[in-house]
Amino acid sequence: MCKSSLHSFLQALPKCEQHMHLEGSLSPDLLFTLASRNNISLASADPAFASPEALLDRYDHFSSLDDFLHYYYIGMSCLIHETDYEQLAWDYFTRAKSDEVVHAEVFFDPQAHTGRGVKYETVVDGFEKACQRAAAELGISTKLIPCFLRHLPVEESPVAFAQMEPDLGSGRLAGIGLDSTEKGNPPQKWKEVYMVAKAKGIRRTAHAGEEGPVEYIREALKELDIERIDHGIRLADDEELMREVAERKILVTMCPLSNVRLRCVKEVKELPIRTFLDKGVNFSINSDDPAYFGGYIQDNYCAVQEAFNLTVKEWERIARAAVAGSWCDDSRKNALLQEIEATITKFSSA
Ligand SMILES: Nc1ncnc2[nH]cnc12
Ligand SMILES: [Zn+2]
Repeated sequence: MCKSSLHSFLQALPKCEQHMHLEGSLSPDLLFTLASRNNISLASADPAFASPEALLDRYDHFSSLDDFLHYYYIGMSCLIHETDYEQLAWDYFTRAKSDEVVHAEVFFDPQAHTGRGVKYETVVDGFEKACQRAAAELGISTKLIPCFLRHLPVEESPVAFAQMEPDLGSGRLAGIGLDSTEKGNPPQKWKEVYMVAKAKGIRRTAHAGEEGPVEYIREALKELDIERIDHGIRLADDEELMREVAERKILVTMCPLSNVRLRCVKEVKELPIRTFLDKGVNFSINSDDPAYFGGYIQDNYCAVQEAFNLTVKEWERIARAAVAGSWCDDSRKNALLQEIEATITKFSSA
């Protein structure tokens, strides 16, 4: 819980999440349940998979993005059936509801499943069922965003894109992303597939400037023509680029607890949140891989509040930027803004 007096306001504030990997919401408990149901033994892959407790303990000591990804990919290998994917996403949506998430745009990694022999449709059908339930039973609107894995040969991305394309065209998927090992995998390697997507009117985002340098952010903007920047913590290293991002109102989807766990920064205070507010950069606060990084979205909001002591007005700016940078339609955006304004009015007059 936040120590701050703004805690009850932050808890009640309707939230939009744009940076959460569904596979990163796989809790150790669900991981062991699925592994046992699907007769999968993970302890032979890494001794930390001995028990949920041992695994949680290991999650406290990630040394880098790649160190985390090692566990992330082994963990998700217990996902086999459509119901596994549905259960995973439903688990996340119910947890998100308790943090007042009202709109969630969630990533997933199709290649990490098809590469193990799981059918693409199994993954998307399972996630889509959970999304439909989230809308009907929890009032949470959702968008699904498949990512290309940048540790895989770029030559594999057109095959993955061909599988996604009908769903991107129909709106079942909202756009494309790029994730996994950043260092040594500059964004421009994915230029071709991103330009094909752009020509078809498909929305684009990419992880950039998480472990990688600010040049990767510049390159992702220029070569991939992305509409959002995922993480983007290195943006403050380049004043001119930061000005451009502010002017173009490009949303930076920040993930504070992730950045600390993966040692991109030593503490939340080091993140350029004050700089972004001062320079007019639009950003949102997100959980990235909440089951691995010790906190869901509300924990991330609290960590930012502890570190920067923001005002209600500044949180209003963050909440409004999150809505503006979302990929839902204008009528949903207006409804989200009204919910946010109602909460702010209630707390301002209390
Ligand atoms: N924080 C992160 N960075 C890059 N790829 C990821 N995949 C899941 N989480 C990620
Ligand atoms: Zn991420």
